[in-house]
Amino acid sequence: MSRGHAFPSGFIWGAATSAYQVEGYPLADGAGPSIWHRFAHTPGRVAGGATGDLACGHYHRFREDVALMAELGLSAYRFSIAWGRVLPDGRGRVNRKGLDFYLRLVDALLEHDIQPMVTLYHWDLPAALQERGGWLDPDSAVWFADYAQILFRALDDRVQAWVTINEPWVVAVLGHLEGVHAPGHRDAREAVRVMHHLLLAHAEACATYGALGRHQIGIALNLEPQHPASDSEADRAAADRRDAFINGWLLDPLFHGRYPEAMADIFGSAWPDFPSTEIDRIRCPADFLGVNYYSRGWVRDDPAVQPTGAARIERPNAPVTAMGWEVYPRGLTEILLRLKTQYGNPPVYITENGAAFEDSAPTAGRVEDPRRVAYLREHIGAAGAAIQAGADLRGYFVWSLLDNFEWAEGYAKRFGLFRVDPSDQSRLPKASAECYKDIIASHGAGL
Ligand SMILES: N#[N+]C[C@@H]1[C@@H](O)[C@H](O)[C@@H](O)[C@@H]2O[C@H]12
Repeated sequence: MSRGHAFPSGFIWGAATSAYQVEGYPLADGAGPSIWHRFAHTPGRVAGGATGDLACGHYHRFREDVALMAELGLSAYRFSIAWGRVLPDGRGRVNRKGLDFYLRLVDALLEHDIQPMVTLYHWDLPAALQERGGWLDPDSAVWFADYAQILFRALDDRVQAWVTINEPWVVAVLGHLEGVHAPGHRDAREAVRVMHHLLLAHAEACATYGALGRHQIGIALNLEPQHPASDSEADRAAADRRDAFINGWLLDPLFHGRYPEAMADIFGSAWPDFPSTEIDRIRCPADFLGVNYYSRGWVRDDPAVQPTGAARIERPNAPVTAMGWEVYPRGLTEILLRLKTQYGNPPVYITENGAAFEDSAPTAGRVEDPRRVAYLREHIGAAGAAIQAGADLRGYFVWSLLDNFEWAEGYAKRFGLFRVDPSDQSRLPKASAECYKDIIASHGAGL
């Protein structure tokens, strides 16, 4: 890992959140329910029966949180817009109060010289659209483009970076194949069509933005290197299958205008013959790629694991986070350089990077989180190494600003730079917040 490099001038230092995970009050001011509101209120779906009903109370506390961001010295804040706040039925009537919340949030950020990066979709599809078929409906791309256009027109004078969809892979696989995320479906035929429609939705939003936008638009992908657990041909082949399943399934259509051939082998008869005209449309001229990086896969051949026949296993004695993910900063450098060598070296933002650990109890008004401090320093250093090797990396966003609703894990997994006390939603700085503030102030020098 490189030492002593500084990040290029203009490099963006940010933090990220998403609407359902931090805002709370999901039905306030005329908002319509999302699939995550419905899913979290379904018994047995979320650990401890937790919901986003209160979350971090960001909907009412956003000015307090913007002040925390300013104290850190953030130059940008990535957040998502809850589709159902703006369009309670997912289409048609605009809920002015819902839109006004985001206008106020953006203006508060700009008052503190913090650039908003807005994610249009971070998993909280309006329930009314799910009732029409959700992302399985071919019209979903049009629904999304129409929603996006409303936001572009309302905010593009103040928002200079847009992310269409956050982690389509999670939506398709966890939501429609494994059923552990909303809407809780378990159907391979559905999952592959949902992924295709999500990519079409991204392309339609890019096209819409190209016609009226003045800044930049991209997509945020969870990317993860896959390494074989042994030198055996079986494990190497398994790692290749899991690489196609997690990385190539998205990168290849977006950048090369084709799906990996391995997808038909992985999904068999569930994999349709998608129209080439649609795949051509998916290869869209987005301005940047968002990379959400957390870990790598350590992969062993295992026919019992569907649909890839490849098991992600724990590497013996490897350091892991509270999510069970290996701490592997070199994987970030590897992913960024792979984008350089295999996908045309696109402008990239690390739109999420961070870790959950079993934080200690607060003492003297602060939480000591040495493992998160080490994680951030190592991964930002790994990002710097990629820049030195020629990656076109433009910015870095920590996941997350606040401890928040960690989807099916509820509030048990804490990723925040600030601890949020569930009893009163008070914010308390962690040592990692101080560490990140220093990294920003020194522009990453010395990592
Ligand atoms: N798990 N985990 C943490 C984090 C999740 O909280 C975000 O919402 C997702 O975009 C991505 O999965 C990463």
